[in-house]
Parts: sequence; structure tokens; C-alpha cells
Amino acid sequence: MRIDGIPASPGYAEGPLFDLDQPPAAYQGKANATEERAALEAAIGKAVSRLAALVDAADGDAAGILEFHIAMLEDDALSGPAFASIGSGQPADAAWRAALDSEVAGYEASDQDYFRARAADLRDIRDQVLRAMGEDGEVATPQGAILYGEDIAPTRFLETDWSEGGGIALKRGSTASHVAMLARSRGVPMVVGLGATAGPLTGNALLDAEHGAIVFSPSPAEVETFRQSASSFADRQGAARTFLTEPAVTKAGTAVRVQVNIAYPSDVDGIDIATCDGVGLMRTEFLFGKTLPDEETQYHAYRKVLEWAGDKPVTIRTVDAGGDKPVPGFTVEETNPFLGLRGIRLSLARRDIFRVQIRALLRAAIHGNLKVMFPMIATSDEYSQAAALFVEAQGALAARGVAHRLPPLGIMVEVPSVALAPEAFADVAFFSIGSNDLTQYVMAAARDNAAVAHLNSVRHPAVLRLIAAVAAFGRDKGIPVSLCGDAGGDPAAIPALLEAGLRDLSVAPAQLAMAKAAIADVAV
Ligand SMILES: C=C(OP(=O)(O)O)C(=O)O
Repeated sequence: MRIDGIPASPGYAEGPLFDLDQPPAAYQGKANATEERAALEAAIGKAVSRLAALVDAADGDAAGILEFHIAMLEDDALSGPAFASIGSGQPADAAWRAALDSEVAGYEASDQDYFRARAADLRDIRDQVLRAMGEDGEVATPQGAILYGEDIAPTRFLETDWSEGGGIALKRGSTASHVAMLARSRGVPMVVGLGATAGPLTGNALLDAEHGAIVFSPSPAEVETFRQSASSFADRQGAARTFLTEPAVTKAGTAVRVQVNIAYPSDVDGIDIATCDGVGLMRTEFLFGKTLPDEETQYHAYRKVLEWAGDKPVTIRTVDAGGDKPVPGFTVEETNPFLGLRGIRLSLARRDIFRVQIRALLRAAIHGNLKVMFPMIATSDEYSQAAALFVEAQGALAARGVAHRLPPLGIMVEVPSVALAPEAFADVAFFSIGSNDLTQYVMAAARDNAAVAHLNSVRHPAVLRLIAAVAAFGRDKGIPVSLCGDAGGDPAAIPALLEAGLRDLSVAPAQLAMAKAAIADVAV
């Protein structure tokens, strides 16, 4: 039986199924409310210590996620309702479960992908504490298994030993979740959105996370076809690694710049700067987590990346909050967030917050080769207003004698109005095509909706025509044009992008080698 879903991290896995939805071990009730209360306190303490031990062994992103979980566990707002229910006679496990389930329900009901993705974090915290209450509820994840269930907790991911292979298959899940991000950076195959249809929970399965599918109880013929695809994927990856340290060049000898996309400053820790041409996109909205980052925090984050890159360019995008990336305390509730107050529209509406980021960027600029770009630009007036804020902040810093530099200012091309009439933007320093959003707006197909994923193709002639038009405009006017959407790292899309005239792509670090190998195979 085969079920199709959405690929969240490419690769292949074959192995026994492991049911992620097994309930934690039963809790032995206590004699009175005081003891119940003590049991919950002890379980929260145990869960925090377990997470703290994991933080010590974790790297950048993973440590950040675990610290976020510890902060939530230590937050009285989360445990308060559970302690109140214990006071009115509920056992500790039921009180904790009810309190957390009600939080989870709130997140799950959100129409925003980001908040739905955070529900997995809350379920994780809930189960950590429930497991700590049970006698020994921990069911170890077998090595090399395909973890299958509704969703997966980030700690489950981090505790699993992936050295023997294995993968993740989720009925729900999201390509934007913390686990999806971790899976992509560690090369663990993952498919989400498989739907409610329950497959068998035992036996072997085949996970094709290159195309997005799982096959339960496969036939010998299915196993054979799967192994051929898996081996071809492994061959392509192995062959690609030889391209990593070389500059990207097509079969015809055309040089192509390949930069990386990052989200957190710690992302650069695992990348050898010699393998890329710089940072084509740093998404700053991920710095805007639970609280809005102050100027110093942002300055140090940007400076770290600039110093890592040396004289290679680092393109930092001003905060692209909204749409599928809401930021508490910044973005607004909207019926149609993808078409609402997001990106530069929100920054211009909240100049108090925007000015903090601008100052941090201007100060960081002296530490490297910074370029700054604005997201979701639809009109030249928005660009002019944003650029004027940079000039104004520059004047203020100069008056205070603060060291700074005004970087080149460019724009994302992700709204069709820009791609259709680029002549309105002849004075920008550069264009960077955001093919994820450009495709969703051209095709009228939300990028986070599995039901319309088949429409969301950058290779549709309408999208390619716009990309080619922007590339041609840039060539005519001497304005550099790059592409930083996910299509830049997709070997299937790369030939079409180069044929459309692009010579500068920015890709996820894990896709660098495959992208360079795909470029070497194109005859432009
Ligand atoms: C790179 C892009 O931006 P985002 O962060 O919205 O994916 C894009 O839209 O292609």
C-alpha cells in the first residue's frame, strides 16, 4: 500500500516501522493533592534535567530548540493551570495532560503554518513530563527504523541515533517545523502530510523522501524498484560531493555563482566558506522568535556571519515576518496572511521595530561585504521608503559618531508586479528572485497547502517566463540578478533556471554539492 505526501527532507529509507503514537507508560496515582503536586514538580524537574543534558551534546539549531523547550517548561503560564487542577482534586498526569492539550488545541487551530508547527513542540513537552511521571515509560527508538505517526517531537528526533539510517513519515507535520529543519540539515529522509489513512503499524516500509511517498508491506517488485531509486540517489549524492570544493561551471564552460541560504548565525558553523560564493539569503525572521531581538543581539548575529564570509558577499534580508512566518508581538491576525501585511509592508508599518534592525545592519556592515534586501516589494514607492529609512539612520549614527556603512540595497522579486514591470526598479542595487513566493503568487497556489502542491511548480512556463524577463532586464541595465528560492537547489529545476538566463543561485547548504553537480550537466 502506497501513500503520497510531501517531501520535507530528501533521501530514501527502508526499515521496520516504529509507531510514534504509542502512549507513555501509566502513572501510579498518589494519596493526596500535596503528593500529586510534588509528583508533577518532580516530573517537570526531571524533564528539564534531561533536556539540559541534551543541550550539552547538541549543536547550534538543536541546542536552540531544546533551550526553547526548557524555557517553556519553566514558564509558570504553562504549568499554572495544571497545578490549579491538582488543587481541585485531579491526579497529576490528567491535570498536566489536560492543561497541555488545551494549549496544543489552540496552536493546532491556527490557520498559520508556523503556529501549527509549534504544536509539535508543545506535544513534545507534554510527553516528556508524562514519561518522567511513569515508572519507566521510555520506549527506545530502534536504529534504522521509519518513525511513523501523527507528528514527531524534536527531542525524539534528537535522541534517535540516525547513524544506521532510518527516516520519518508523518500523517500531518509540516515542512516548516523544527524537526523538518533539523532533518534537512542532518540528511534524515522525511515525508510529511501523508494524511489520516492509517498504514499498518508493524512490518517493513519503504520511505521515498525524494518524491514524497511511503510504501507499507511492500511487494518484492516494489522493493526492487525502490532500491534502484535509492541507489541512484546515493550515486548522485556521492558523485556530487566531488563538485563541492570546485567553482560551479556548466558543460559549456559558463560560470555560475552558488551561494547559501541560512536562517541562524550558527548555520555557518558547519559550512566551509571555500565551498560557496557567499550567503545569498540570510532570513532574519528566525531571529525574531518569542521576543523581538534588540539592536545588540541583531548586530552580533549579522557580524558573526559577515566575519565568517570574509570578503565574500552576505545578503541579509530585512525581516520577512507575516505570511507563513508570524512573529508574536509583531505580525497581525489576518484572514489571508500571504496577501496581507507581511515583509516590507509590515516593516514600513512598524518603523519602531524596523529602525532597530536597520541600525544593527548599518553597524554590522563594517565587518564584511554586506548587501541588504527588502522582501515582498510590490511597488517602487515601498523600495524608496525603505531606502530612505536607511539613509536617515545612517545620518543619525554619523551624528553620534557610531561606526557604520551604508550597504548596497536590493529587492526580492517575489510579487508578480515587480517581475512584470521591473523597469520601475532600475535604481535598485540588485534583484534576488524568491521563487517560492513568486511561484505561489503566479500560480495562486499556497506554498504550504499539500492539496495544491502539484500546481506549485517553478517550471511552469508562466513562472519561467517571468524569471527570464527579470534576468534579461538585469543584463540590459547592469543590475545583478540572483535566485534564492528553494528551486535553486533542485537539480530538476536548475536546467530551466539557467536556460532562463540566471547565473547566480543561492541554495540550502545541504544542497550545495547536488546543485553544483546539476549545473555541471547543463549545456548553456
Ligand atoms: C526565498 C524565498 O523566501 P521565503 O523565506 O519566503 O522562502 C522565496 O520566497 O523564494
